[in-house]
Amino acid sequence: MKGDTVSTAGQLVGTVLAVQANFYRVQLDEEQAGEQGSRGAEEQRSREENSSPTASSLESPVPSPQSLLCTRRTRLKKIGQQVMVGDRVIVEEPDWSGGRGAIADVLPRQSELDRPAIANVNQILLVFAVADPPLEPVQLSRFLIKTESTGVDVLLCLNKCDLITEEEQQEISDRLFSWGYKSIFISVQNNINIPQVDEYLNNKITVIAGPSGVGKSSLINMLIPDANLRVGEVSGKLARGRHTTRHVELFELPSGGLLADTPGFNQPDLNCSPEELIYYFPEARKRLEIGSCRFSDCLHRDEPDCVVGNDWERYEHYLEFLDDAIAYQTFLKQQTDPESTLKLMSKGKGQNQYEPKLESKKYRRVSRRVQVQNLQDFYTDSED
Ligand SMILES: Nc1nc2c(ncn2[C@@H]2O[C@H](COP(=O)(O)OP(=O)(O)OP(=O)(O)O)[C@@H](O)[C@H]2O)c(=O)[nH]1
Ligand SMILES: [Zn+2]
Repeated sequence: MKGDTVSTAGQLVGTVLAVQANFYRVQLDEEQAGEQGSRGAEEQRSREENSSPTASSLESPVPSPQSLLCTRRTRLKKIGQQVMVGDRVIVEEPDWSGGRGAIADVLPRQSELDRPAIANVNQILLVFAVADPPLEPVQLSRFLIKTESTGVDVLLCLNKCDLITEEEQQEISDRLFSWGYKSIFISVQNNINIPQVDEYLNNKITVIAGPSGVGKSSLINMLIPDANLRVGEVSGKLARGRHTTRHVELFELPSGGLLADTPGFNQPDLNCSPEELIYYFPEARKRLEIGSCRFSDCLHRDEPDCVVGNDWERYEHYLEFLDDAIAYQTFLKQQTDPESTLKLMSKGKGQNQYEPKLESKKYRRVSRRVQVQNLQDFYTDSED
């Protein structure tokens, strides 16, 4: 979470961990909290020992010297500058003894997920089980496509590897490699490769996703040993099944890094356009990088001189998702109000309306550099 392009020398910079009502819990960067907050930490501790717990549930359950409960400056409200979970912000007027502050500015976002609404996500940790529930290739494909469509990196973990043989693992691994993915086999139950996952999460903002029953809660509890404690002591924010609200929160990993949980869901919507779908299959994308189809509007369904072809394992998945994408596009065309369309869509499919879409709103199919540039332009415009 370093390497911001904007100079923040001499300023207090932090990351928004949670948003509730008009308050933002901001975790200050360590070195600053160390320098400027140590005195405050003392005061905060004695304050929390002496006072009755009137604090909002946003406050960290374990008093943390480097987090401040902040409001948003009026100037930001005036320019319509939203503050999201994951945002890097500049904090002014820290009141160390009161544990409060004010957000004066938001640094340019590197990425922005829609559902869950989190800025600056570095990767999506996709968890599937190799058995119990069985690994469903189409379902896995669907999650992978959804993840690809966000433009954020994916880390694919296959849990419950204790339930299959090494040969079976190798088979799955080879198969996924042909799809364009490296996978990590883990077992939360037998503590296999968990430290490796922990290392991948180091100093990054990660969102965990995957279907129900694959072991996401088990993994979170293993990575954040006090997660259970938080569940008991605060409002059960990490208790799965309580995700019927849109509440989003980043949890601190003991080894550094932030992790956000998403509600369990089985079939993410693939609301991308038919034309872009093919680019979310790495194995097909590779072919399009070195050649091109005869027709510029080729949908790769046996058109003449199509470079994508049909000799790849997930071609069937592609055709299935393409049908969905075409149906979705047709649906969109029938609608005039895009707002109502999206609502209707999720109801029409009979799906839980709180399903995360893991969708990046504006930045599909643009390189990260362009994304950042666009955002910077956007911010410059807003400031003027
Ligand atoms: N054999 C085996 N079982 C596991 C492992 N990890 C988790 N489980 C079991 O799998 C079941 C589901 O685990 P959860 O952690 O609740 O799964 P989840 O992904 O959080 O499920 P949702 O809350 O529905 O999204 C539990 O009974 C766990 O004990 C593992 O590595 N091996
Ligand atoms: Zn083609």
